[in-house]
Amino acid sequence: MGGQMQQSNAAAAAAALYDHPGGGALHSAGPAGDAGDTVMARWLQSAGLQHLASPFASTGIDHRLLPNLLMQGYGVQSVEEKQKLLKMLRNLNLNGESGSEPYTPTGHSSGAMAAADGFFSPELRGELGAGLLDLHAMDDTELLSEHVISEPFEPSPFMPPFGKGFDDDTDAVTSRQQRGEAADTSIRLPANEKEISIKESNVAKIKVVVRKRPLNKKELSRKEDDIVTVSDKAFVAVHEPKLKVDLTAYVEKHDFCFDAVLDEHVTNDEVYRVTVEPIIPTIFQRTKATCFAYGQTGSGKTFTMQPLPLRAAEDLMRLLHHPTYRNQRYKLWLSYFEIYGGKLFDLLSDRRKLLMREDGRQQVCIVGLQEFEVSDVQIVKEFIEKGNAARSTGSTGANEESSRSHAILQLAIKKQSEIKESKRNNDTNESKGGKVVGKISFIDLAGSERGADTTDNDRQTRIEGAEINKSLLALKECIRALDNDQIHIPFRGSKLTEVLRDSFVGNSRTVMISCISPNAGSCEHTLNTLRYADRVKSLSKSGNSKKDQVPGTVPPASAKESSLIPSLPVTVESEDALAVTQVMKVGDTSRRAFDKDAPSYGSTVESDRQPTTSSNYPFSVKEQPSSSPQVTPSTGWRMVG
Ligand SMILES: Nc1ncnc2c1ncn2[C@@H]1O[C@H](COP(=O)(O)OP(=O)(O)OP(=O)(O)O)[C@@H](O)[C@H]1O
Repeated sequence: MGGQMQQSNAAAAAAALYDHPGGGALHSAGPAGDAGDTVMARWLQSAGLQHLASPFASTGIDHRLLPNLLMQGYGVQSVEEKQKLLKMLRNLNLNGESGSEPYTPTGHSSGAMAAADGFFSPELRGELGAGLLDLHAMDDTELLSEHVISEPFEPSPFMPPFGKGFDDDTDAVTSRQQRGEAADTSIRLPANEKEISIKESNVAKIKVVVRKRPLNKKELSRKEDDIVTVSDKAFVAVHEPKLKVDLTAYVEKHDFCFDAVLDEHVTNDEVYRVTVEPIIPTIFQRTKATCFAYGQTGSGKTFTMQPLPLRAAEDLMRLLHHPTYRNQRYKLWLSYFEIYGGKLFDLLSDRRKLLMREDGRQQVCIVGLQEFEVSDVQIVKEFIEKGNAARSTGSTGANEESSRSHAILQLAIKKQSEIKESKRNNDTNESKGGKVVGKISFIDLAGSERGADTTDNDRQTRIEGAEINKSLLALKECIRALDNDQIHIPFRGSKLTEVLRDSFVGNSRTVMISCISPNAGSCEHTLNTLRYADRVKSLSKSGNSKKDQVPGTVPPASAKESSLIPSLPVTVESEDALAVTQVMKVGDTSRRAFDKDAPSYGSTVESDRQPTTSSNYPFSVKEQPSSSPQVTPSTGWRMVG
């Protein structure tokens, strides 16, 4: 068995589910086979592939061979099915090896498999290697610490049928939210703070979610086609209308896979549940979380982002009153500012211009940013409305302006100090609130196409476009640098990345919501957005692999930082100490040069990474069989069900 697990290909991993010490026939039969049928069927069903299970079940083919047979094409009808299957098999594979490697049955195989509960028996876990059945330890669940992984959308398809299933939970949460009921029970508190701190990694953890908006009235009146299809809550396909040189029309299909893809019917409540709700408890565990919306103007970034802080504040306040934290002197603080034309403005203080500066510890802080303690959801709502109003009236054209600025709303949990703050620091503003325990930032990015908006005759518009270009490029370059394990992370490439820096290092959680328009006229922007998201997603993939280090060694992200910046506040204590003296800290401690060779935004599409298929038949794409996996493995959290 050990040898088999060293090979550890995906098929073998799946097959190992049917392995049990004790030996037995390759062709399973009887009760064990039935149990295998059930679990395999449930596994396939979780991705809508239940029809693949029945032919094998009825013909009595060994379950251990099933994953391999499936990947070889038995019963699999389409590329999409193959992709789904591949993704599921990859999720079983701890070592990230190909899921299409041949499976070699071992002599230890057994038909005497226990009932479903047996999958979780200690000896079986031991046999299979840590984590094979422990989906909490798997690559694409790493974003969450254990207490959060038990959130409703996380259960594995292999979970034995005790308690409620995923679908039940989802329905319950959704219907509760639709009824406007309290969400207290959905926020699971960590059982043990220490345990969580130990498990938290210094490697950035990212979840990439795509949201498709419905066709709007204008698009409908123009009879524009909806060219975006969403399937199984994780896959999105863009059907790009194209013309050959001989003017024959055809459709090129671009397939993507993300942690979650939300279609046009998904409510804002559900967006919150999938994106932000799971990370709320981690804010109390010294986590810096960031949720940002990316996409072209009019794709739904503001529509998506605006309800999130209020819901988050609601849940944070609920946790503040939870017995675990009630007596900790924790308070919730709110600030709201904007990056517009490369300058910072306080949206809660009459658009007062703010300065970002580095202090003696090479920590970036925003001087003068007003923070407000909030203890009531209604007050939070008023602040958000005030900030939104300041944002949209800040320049001549309201919508224009919102699409040209990055708006950043932060909710911070601070531990109130017993010592008079003014004694600690001369700057009363900077000492406000106490030590930062954790925070979550909501960032409504400028319209992504604005960066390419360099042809505008208006000088101001061109400058703004260039600034947006710079910040979105810098964001991408930071991600690329982290992805490539580069020593120099160009956080200082823009104000935006300086602010976002702590989203990518340290104890962080990042959720990117890529908003896309469904109409044919937006196809190019939609593809650019999805390619950008795909790039961000790969950061998580690399990050996860960094976790497989020998215990005791410094994770690469941390090593990079600490080698360059001895004063980086990697420990809670030093971080807290710094937080006392600053209103908002974004720890860009690097002296790194921005990568000047970086290609300009809009021309940096990794088209080679982009899986495409093409057809001569508009909207009935004949899919080309692919010899290699077309979908990059799922990263971050998984959306199941
Ligand atoms: N999922 C959705 N369901 C229904 N309407 C939506 C959805 N997403 C966006 N809309 C509508 O589409 C329009 C544009 O959305 P929004 O203003 O959020 O775009 P944006 O990406 O923030 O644009 P900008 O970058 O210009 O600020 C709005 O009228 C909004 O109500």
